[in-house]
Amino acid sequence: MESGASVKQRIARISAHLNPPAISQVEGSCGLRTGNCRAKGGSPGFKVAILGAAGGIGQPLAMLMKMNPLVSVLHLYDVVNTPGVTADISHMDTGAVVRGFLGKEQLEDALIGMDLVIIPAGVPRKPGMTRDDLFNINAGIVKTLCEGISKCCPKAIVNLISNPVNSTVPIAAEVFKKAGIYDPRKLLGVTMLDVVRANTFVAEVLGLDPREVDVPVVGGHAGATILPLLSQVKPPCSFTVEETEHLTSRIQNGGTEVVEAKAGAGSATLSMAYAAVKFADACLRGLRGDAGVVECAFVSSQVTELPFFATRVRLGRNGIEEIYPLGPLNEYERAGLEKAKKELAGSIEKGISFATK
Ligand SMILES: NC(=O)C1=CN([C@@H]2O[C@H](COP(=O)(O)OP(=O)(O)OC[C@H]3O[C@@H](n4cnc5c(N)ncnc54)[C@H](O)[C@@H]3O)[C@@H](O)[C@H]2O)C=CC1
Ligand SMILES: O=C([O-])CC(=O)C(=O)O
Repeated sequence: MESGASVKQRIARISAHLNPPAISQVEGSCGLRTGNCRAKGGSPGFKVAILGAAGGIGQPLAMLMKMNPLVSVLHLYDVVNTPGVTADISHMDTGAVVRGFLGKEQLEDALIGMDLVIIPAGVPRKPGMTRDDLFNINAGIVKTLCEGISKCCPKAIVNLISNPVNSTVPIAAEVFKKAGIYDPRKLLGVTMLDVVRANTFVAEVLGLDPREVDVPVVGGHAGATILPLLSQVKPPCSFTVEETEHLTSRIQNGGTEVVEAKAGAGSATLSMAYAAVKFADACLRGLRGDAGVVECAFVSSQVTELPFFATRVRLGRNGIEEIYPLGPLNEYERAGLEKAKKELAGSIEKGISFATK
């Protein structure tokens, strides 16, 4: 049981977070401390934390979130290097207040009061590895971070990026269930990069501007579980058998294409930061009450017999407001779906048994 003193300390910490100072916690070198500045308080908007903020995805993601006008407070947490990243990003002349948090003793402070928590913490692939090869390290990292979320911001929307997403999302769900705070509407595995790649590659084949193309990508986020629905592309179009096979394979192997090109220096970071911000912005627009915000994500679902599945979801004030069915599939997609479900079932089970053992 917590002592009266520690309860008081926690209340003081919470109230400090509800009334944030208007500028970065990193003290300037000019001699005028932040506490002495005339700033009145943060701009209206949402409070967002990035866990793993000093990493290859975390840094550009932090920069892009600092540019997002919907963000009023941006917390950057990592086990290394956050003072430098925070000092750097806090000099950008955009509205969000930036604060840095370093090491697990500062995890709770990083999380208190957050509306949205984005998690790119964990190790990336090297050539020859599958995303599942990351499970042994990343499962434990995600579990610990989600325990912190359960305690400090149980109502926050969580965007989970750490791989293998097909297993880390079920792990997060089990942690939240165990803490008694699980709301399936608020836990979203980020598969946006698959959609971003699909839009780009399809636009290339069709000779269109990628911004005009919308490809639903369902299933999960690894190899055969990534299932682009080319029969549902907007604007409506058709593909030859060769085009369908080329596009499906390139979208499913987009991550590996980058891992191999980086030759041991990690996996997609810049396109992922772009995709993560696109997705986080959609979540924030939903929270604000915007109508018609729809994106693909890996979520708790009844669309198939599996407990988690990626499909198009409508985002709103409570997170996921509606999960859309798969829609009509052609024969090629139906075969892909069966293959995807088989692989997904094992990855989901692996995550659940890790978190419940
Ligand atoms: N969902 C998706 O579409 C994608 C997912 N990923 C995944 O994102 C993850 C991160 O990738 P990168 O940023 O390239 O890796 P990275 O190694 O460059 O950065 C990861 C960061 O996580 C931090 N970290 C490690 N343990 C931590 C902990 N316990 N608490 C907080 N931070 C911790 C590290 O210090 C590091 O700064 C990987 O698992 C990767 O596979 C990558 C691309 C796309
Ligand atoms: O391929 C990886 O390991 C990283 C990832 O998830 C992606 O780029 O889609």
